[in-house]
Amino acid sequence: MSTLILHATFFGQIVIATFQFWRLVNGVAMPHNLSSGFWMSNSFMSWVFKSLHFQGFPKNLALRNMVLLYKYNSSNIVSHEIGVPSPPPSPFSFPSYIHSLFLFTLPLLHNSSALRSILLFLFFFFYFMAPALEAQVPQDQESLPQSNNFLNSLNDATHRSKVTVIGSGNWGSVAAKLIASNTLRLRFFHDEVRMWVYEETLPSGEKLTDVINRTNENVKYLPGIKLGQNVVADPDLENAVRDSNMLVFVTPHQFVEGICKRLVGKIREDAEAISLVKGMEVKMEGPCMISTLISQQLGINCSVLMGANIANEIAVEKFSEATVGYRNNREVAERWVQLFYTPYFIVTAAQDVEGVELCGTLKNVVAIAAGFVDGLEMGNNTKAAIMRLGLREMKAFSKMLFPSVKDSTFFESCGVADLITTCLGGRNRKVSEAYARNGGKRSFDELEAEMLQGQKLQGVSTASEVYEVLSHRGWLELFPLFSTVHEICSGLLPPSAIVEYSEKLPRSF
Ligand SMILES: NC(=O)C1=CN([C@@H]2O[C@H](COP(=O)(O)OP(=O)(O)OC[C@H]3O[C@@H](n4cnc5c(N)ncnc54)[C@H](O)[C@@H]3O)[C@@H](O)[C@H]2O)C=CC1
Ligand SMILES: O=C(CO)COP(=O)(O)O
Repeated sequence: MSTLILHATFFGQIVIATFQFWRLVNGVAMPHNLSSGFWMSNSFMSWVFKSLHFQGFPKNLALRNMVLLYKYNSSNIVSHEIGVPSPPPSPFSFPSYIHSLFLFTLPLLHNSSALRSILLFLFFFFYFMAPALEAQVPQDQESLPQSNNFLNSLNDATHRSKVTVIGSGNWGSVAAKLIASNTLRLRFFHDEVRMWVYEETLPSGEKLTDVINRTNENVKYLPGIKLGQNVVADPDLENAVRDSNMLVFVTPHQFVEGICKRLVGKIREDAEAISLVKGMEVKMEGPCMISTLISQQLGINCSVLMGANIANEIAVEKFSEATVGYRNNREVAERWVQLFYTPYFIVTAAQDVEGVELCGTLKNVVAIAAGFVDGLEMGNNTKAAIMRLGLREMKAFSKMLFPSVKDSTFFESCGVADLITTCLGGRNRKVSEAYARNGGKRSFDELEAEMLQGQKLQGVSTASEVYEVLSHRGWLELFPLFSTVHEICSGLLPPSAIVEYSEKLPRSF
């Protein structure tokens, strides 16, 4: 019996090692679950093998080997779960695999010196070559999180997901570019990415959609950047979503409800949505996040993607991070991560839709405050103080609205990182700086039209929406920064009031 197990073990190890070597040489990324299974079985088989046949072999060493492989394996699983790249090739991965194989099979072959020499040669070859081969595996494929869904759809062209980007402003165009680079590369997405364009006529008399399709550039909202030949601009909303099961919403928040109304009954039943929109609506019943609005109006699940993502920087492929917020289904979150993830755009997932979305929404109000500080030339310390107080109000407001919001979310890209980048380099900051410089005499609408040429601010209307919630719930005194920003934007207070509010600062959070 033990001989049978021995031979089965030996045979199994050869099959696995051959497969591993083949995939490394051919640059084939191994589906993660399969890889885990192989590692586990290898450790187990080695252990059985050792226990049965090498009585003199120190068992605790065998166990240690197993534990190391298991540790490597589990760190890999954890990192895949949250959507971060695999750790770099581990000393316990490929070489130790071959190492254990040869270490424990060589004595078995002691009668055949020729075979032993060949095996020894292979052992050293694998041992020294493996790290180099491992490095050749395309990292962007290997490091992507993979799920069973992914495994199922990998070889099934009929189930390829089709993506439509609803919106084509500054961030909408960059999102389409990111997505288009991935749909070309990953076989489980259709190559083509539809991008719905709110049609307008350019000064040249041409339609924006025609120019985007002719030049592959959004000349109005993202000039100078090629979107990818597989991006197709479409001015017909219904046509743009007809065949798609992955809908990416990325318009200014004030337009989302109108768009959803037009989409009712027009989308696929199996559609999933993600919102990149930073903002909220206030209804009779109370505040309504944009992802909830989309879910309720269209009857579909909606995740969110937020982060420190100034679009023009990502357009030229400067490194940044983002957070996908998802509700229940991790596999859905992984699919969205796969759609956006590139080596320069690192996406992780957090199970906290409201937390992620509120971070992206509320930091725009703080950025307006930071712009006032810049316009009044109050310096860096004051700006840092405003950012800190703003973050504190963001957290308190989010948790009071949704007790499920997690503290950890504020440390993701969607939290403190987005707050910082928007307060340093965003459009909200820029226009509110101009507002303060003009002593509040020129309206935000006028400045927005002049400075942003069609792009939209979200912070001013969000400040007003937040103010409505605060007054309705009797929370105004708890949120002096948020309420002061709105009062300045609506002309009730001068911009200098931004640093006067702190006298009324509550001690409650
Ligand atoms: N631009 C950025 O750096 C980032 C923006 N975001 C968020 O993404 C969302 C979309 O912003 P952007 O793509 O930058 O847009 P944008 O502000 O650059 O452009 C405005 C867009 O709204 C469209 N539009 C105008 N009137 C419309 C109407 N009546 N109905 C529908 N669409 C209309 C315009 O055609 C244009 O595509 C916002 O919530 C923003 O906060 C998030 C991260 C970064
Ligand atoms: O959300 C943003 C960066 O993450 C962009 O902010 P602005 O709209 O202020 O440019």
